[in-house]
Amino acid sequence: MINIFVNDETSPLKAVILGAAKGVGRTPHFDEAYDPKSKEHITAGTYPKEADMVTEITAFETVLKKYGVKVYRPEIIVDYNQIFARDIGFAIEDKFIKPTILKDRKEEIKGIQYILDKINPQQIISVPEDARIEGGDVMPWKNHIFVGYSEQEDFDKYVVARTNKAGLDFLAKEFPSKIVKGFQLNKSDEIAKDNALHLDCCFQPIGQNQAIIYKEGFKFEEDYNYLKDYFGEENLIHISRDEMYEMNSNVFSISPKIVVVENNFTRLIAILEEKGFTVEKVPYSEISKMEGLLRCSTLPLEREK
Ligand SMILES: NC(=[NH2+])NCCC[C@H](N)C(=O)O
Repeated sequence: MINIFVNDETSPLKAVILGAAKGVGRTPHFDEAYDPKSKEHITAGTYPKEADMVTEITAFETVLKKYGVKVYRPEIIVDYNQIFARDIGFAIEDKFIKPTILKDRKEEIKGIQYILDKINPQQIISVPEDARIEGGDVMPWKNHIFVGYSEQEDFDKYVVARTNKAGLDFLAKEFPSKIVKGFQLNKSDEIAKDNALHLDCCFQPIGQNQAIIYKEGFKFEEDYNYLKDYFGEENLIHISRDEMYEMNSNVFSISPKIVVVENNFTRLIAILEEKGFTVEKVPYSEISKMEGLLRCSTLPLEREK
């Protein structure tokens, strides 16, 4: 049996699913891409190669294992992108939620079915069809669940809008003891620098009470202010539009002290080290071309209580 428990983004990590780059196959056609950064690289002829992405994700796996984390990997589905395990399911407290996600990605769940089979079925919750949620938009944080979402108007308009109001309401109903706080994000299917694809593309708590944030990722200033008031201005690390595009907020915490960061994020690395974090640096710039990074490739199953 696999234990499920996740109540925040940083408590010491015990078990995680890490996505797979093996079997990702050929470069997709422009029309097959479902985010603007992938489209950009398809057009430019710089879309990442499978072998390079395997190297990057293996470097990440090595770091996780160094800290004694149990790492599960998906079964490979040939010619299918299975890198961003984050979005296909997520754990909150002792529940594993199986959401409805983008149809282009609906096969991905099959790769982790053998893992889900080892979870007590009473701890697995399926989400109704009309409620749409991807794990990149969901962050349990102590008494809160922070959720990136789009109201119907945006949800219907953008392929990059992945969580809707029904998804947000579902989480509120399922976790009545939590403050489920929704944030609408700025979206663009064309311009990656104007697109906060998921909440973790513009915001990420670290340590005990700090966070990395890109203010302009939030559609409404009051939502940004909510987080500023919650964490305190002095505990926020602000990133620029270019840093958001490079995915600086998409770091991954192994514990409140240990953060995994892309090795080109020199400004962020310096700030984190100055604040006393142990920063594990991994190369992830090829995977980053598909508008996802370290947090996106992980699906934590268990963190310490
Ligand atoms: N949690 C995340 N931010 N995931 C990123 C997923 C990126 C992927 N290209 C998509 O559009 O679905």
